[in-house]
Amino acid sequence: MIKVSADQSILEAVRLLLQSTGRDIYYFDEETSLEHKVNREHLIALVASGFPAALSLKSMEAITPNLLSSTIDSSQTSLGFVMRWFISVFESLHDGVLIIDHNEIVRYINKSFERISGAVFSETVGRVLTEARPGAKLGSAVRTGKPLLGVRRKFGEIEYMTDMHPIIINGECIGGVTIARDITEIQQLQTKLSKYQVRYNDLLRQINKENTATYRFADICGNSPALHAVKRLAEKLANSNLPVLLRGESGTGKELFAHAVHLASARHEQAFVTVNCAAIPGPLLESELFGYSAGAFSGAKQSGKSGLITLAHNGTLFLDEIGDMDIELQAKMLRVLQTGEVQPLGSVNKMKVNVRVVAATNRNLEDMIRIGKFREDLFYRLNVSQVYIPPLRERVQDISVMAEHFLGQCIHPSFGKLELDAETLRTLERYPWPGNVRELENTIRFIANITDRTVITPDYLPQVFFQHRTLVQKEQTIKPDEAVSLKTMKHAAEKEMIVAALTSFGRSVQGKREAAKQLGISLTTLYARMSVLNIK
Ligand SMILES: Nc1ncnc2c1ncn2[C@@H]1O[C@H](COP(=O)(O)OP(=O)(O)OP(=O)(O)O)[C@@H](O)[C@H]1O
Repeated sequence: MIKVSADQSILEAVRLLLQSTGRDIYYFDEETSLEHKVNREHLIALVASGFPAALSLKSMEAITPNLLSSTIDSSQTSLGFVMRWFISVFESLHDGVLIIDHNEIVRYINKSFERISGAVFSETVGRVLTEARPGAKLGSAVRTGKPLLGVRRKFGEIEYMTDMHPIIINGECIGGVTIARDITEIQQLQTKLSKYQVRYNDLLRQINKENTATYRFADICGNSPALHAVKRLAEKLANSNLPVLLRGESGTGKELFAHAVHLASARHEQAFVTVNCAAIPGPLLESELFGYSAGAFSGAKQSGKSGLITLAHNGTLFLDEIGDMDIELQAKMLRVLQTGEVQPLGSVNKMKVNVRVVAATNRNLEDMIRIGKFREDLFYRLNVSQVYIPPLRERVQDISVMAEHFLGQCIHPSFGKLELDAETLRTLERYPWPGNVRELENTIRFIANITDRTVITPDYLPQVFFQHRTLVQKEQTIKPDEAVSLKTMKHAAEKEMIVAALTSFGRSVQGKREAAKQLGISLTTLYARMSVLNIK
């Protein structure tokens, strides 16, 4: 029969402590200057085996191999030794410990308990618990024999969580132990985290708002059989997960189609991220697309940056003007399409992404492949599902529908809804529209702004229409051997218009952008025409 002593209740407290904290305890042996990880199983076995009669030297050896052999010579000294040993373990714990006996008198509190709860050792130990600490619940755990877990308490700025256990030996409850864990830091981190979560959600909302598609197939107007056929094909492709390559001259509506494909696909609720490959210089485009890890290059943000491909995860990545992408970057983009993985610049880690690519170009990619400016493998990967949007001059039936559509968007402050007369419509239908729908849209806006009547006549059309009319008239009277000079004349007229626009808006990038807008062509086309026509 083992005599139950108060010391033994502390041993039981150790067992509970070790069980509930689940932490490792290390013992530093000064003689050998070695650190030993205290084997929890041995400690528990030692306590459970009864004390001191059944003290197993073998299990103690696992804890203090050198000390044991020199210090323990009788069971009484070993009791004192083990007690001191455990008390020093308690004192080094970060968690607070309070122990009461079966009379609910506080037998022990450690330093951490003083710090966490504000209790003072000399005013607490030796007193009945509820007198020393009114409101304490450990007594009820002792009386019922049932633990009370996760009780939250506060002392000043410190928030702590307590677990209360009865100490039961041989079926008899001989006291109780409270383990108090300081959770202030966790609470503060949680508050910070919820603030970040709110900020993160705001940013995510903003990102998704900025990266949403706006045009549906229903918004693409036009009545020509050619446009209907293109819409039908694009609608079918939208339902697949295939990449889509939109081709056609500048201003034909490729971007509109990219939006519509996304919105008609299963990904319509996810991000639609647009990247204009012509507008961003090569190295910058790479970091925008792929992102970079912290400190990947000088000037990189300390926190690193996630790329647009990752931003489009589960959604659609629209690569506008893909023909202008650097050949090296094309290789990287192809790898993303093949592996579904992204490796940010400067990072060794790859991330899995699920992105559908829709690309667009007005360039002749086949020619570019021939001169080594576009990768054949990327071309074949994208071109499988090609959608070609014919130029406006090849779908004359769309002109009146679109003109009405754009005119309907311009309500004049004095004349309200405007109309085009038959002659004006005919003139629009005869014009070749080098800037396609964009040019038509701008023309209608121009007319709506300068008109001083409800029904618009051809006199309100921009100058370019008269130049065109003169050219056509000349063309009709021209003899075959004069054809060469006709081309020269066309070029001269075009050059004159471009120079005039550049003179009005200036030759800065912004000026060129404005000039391109006025001419109804994209900035890329403007640059291309300037180069062909030798405009400096
Ligand atoms: N079928 C259409 N219905 C209504 N608006 C259209 C249609 N096609 C084009 N547009 C309008 O014409 C303008 C040019 O279209 P978009 O930007 O989609 O052309 P794009 O082919 O992508 O040009 P670029 O190659 O220069 O980027 C836009 O303002 C667009 O809204």
